[in-house]
Amino acid sequence: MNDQRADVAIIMGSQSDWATMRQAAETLEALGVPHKRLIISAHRTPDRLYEFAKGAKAAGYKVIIAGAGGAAHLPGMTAAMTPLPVFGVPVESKALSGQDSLLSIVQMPAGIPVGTLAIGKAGAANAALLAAAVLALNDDKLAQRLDAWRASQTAKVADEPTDTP
Ligand SMILES: Nc1c(C(=O)O)ncn1[C@@H]1O[C@H](COP(=O)(O)O)[C@@H](O)[C@H]1O
Repeated sequence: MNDQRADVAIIMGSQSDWATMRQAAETLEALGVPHKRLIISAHRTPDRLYEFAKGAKAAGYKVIIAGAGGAAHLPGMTAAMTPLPVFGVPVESKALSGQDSLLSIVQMPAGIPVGTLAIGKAGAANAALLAAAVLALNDDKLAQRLDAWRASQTAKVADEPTDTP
């Protein structure tokens, strides 16, 4: 779903990142958070990145989730051009299992923060939960949905381990 009015932009460096980044989209969908997904690359589409990042706040976005793999400059470059909070998701790369993505995103210079998540799908899902938590500060109904979501996670955890999964 690409919502018309979106609070969250999920951007990613390539179509190949979608398998990971869809966890963020599905999590936001489950929480009823309007979002938009876009393929934008600092390397391959620098003009598109500039236009997006410079206009993101005026476009009404409140939070940006940026996923990229390998030499993952997308989250940091986005953060450099917007005052909005940026959460970076290191996509698992083939050659270096996402270690390259993680290190490219996490070690930002002081002054330009990127909230860096875990490598891969868990990181993408958690980025969405963080984005929802930020939005929930000013949205009581969303805060209630987030609480319910957490309670449902808790309810799924069994009391005891069993031999049959
Ligand atoms: N890290 C970046 C950026 C960027 O940081 O701007 N743009 C594309 N990429 C990454 O290149 C990887 C391989 O891309 P392809 O699968 O298209 O070759 C993807 O994980 C993408 O995020």
